[in-house]
Amino acid sequence: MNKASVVKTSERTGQQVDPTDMPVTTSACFALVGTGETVVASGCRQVPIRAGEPLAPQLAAALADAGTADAVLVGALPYDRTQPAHLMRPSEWSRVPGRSGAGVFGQPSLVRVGGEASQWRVRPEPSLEVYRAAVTEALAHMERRPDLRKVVLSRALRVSGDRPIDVRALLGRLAEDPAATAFCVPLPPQGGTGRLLVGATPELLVSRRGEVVTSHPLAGSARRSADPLLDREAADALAISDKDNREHREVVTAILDQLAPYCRELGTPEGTRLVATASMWHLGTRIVGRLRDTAVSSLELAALLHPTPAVCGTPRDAAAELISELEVHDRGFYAGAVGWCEATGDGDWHVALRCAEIAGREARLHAGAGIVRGSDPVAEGEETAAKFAAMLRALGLDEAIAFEGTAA
Ligand SMILES: C=C(O[C@H]1C=CC=C(C(=O)O)[C@@H]1O)C(=O)O
Repeated sequence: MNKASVVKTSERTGQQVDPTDMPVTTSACFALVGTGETVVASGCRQVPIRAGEPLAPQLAAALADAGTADAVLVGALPYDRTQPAHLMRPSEWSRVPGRSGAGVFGQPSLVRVGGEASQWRVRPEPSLEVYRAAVTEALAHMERRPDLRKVVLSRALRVSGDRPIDVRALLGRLAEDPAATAFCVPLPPQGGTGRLLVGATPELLVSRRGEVVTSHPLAGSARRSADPLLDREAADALAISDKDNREHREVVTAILDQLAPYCRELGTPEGTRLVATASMWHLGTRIVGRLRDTAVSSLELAALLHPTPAVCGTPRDAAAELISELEVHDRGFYAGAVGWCEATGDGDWHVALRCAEIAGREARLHAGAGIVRGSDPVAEGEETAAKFAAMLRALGLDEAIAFEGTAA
């Protein structure tokens, strides 16, 4: 195996890099186009990870096996923590400051690059009506079980075009939103078909640089408007919404509680703020800590925190059980995490949101919404529809289709 080529941000000047100067790989298989840096990896080989067994020794073995101090693992954690992580060791990777979309991304090895589809078939899974009924059911469960404070329910849209989806173009368009981290991660093939998880997430699960650990949970949402006045109104209403603030606090509290034993300092220096993507407003709180022991890697921290109440609920096990009862589709890697982890343990893991699993002409999009007491099933259905907008627009589809309630 070739020695990995690594360009570390911290060793650079920190200035933005002209995309044309960036190391272009011809068969990129993994890309994260982040708010401050771009990570591209190629020549990815799957690393076997056994679910249900401690992650730390498995990671250490995988990284040691690479035979170089520069080794890195890239990949994805599925939503279901009983399923194995999908990790890969690339033969080459680069991490450079700045943001570049399709420019750094060579032809993905797993997916044929097609043109733009002119005809799409769209199938909601489930229909909006069935989703609303599931929200009503979740609220009824919460009445019966006072300890169940939050559950995140999702739905999917299956879209198929008349030609293979052009993943490079898709990633380029997703990377146009500076508030999101666009990503493309190869998934284990299913039935001989290559699959990719492609999306643009605004939510950082965890990042580690030396002893500094950061998380930026989001929860509580409002759809953005093209009208500046309505947009401001939506943001102001979100900022003071009791329901959304309760929904948000569940996530922040859970992450603080889980990180606390690992940190000698931990806090939320900026408090809760509004975060804007191109299509959504969210409540967000940056959490920053200093680790007691840097032996714990970014990937172990990600596996510890995942799934947070931004994608599952509180208490975690009860929420997960209700999700498996009420959701008809398999979340797969949606609501999991995507990222990278170096041999030093440094790395970034993002919550896999606003994404689609892509296989040839087919894309399966997912979106969810946090349900707490006081949630309105109709509003929560609309929130999921609004969250589909980023992917639908990037695919060239009319985002209005996500609001249609008819069953396929
Ligand atoms: C579960 C999703 O979003 C999460 C992240 C931000 C806001 C959320 C909310 O307001 O419900 C969700 O917790 C999704 O986009 O599918």
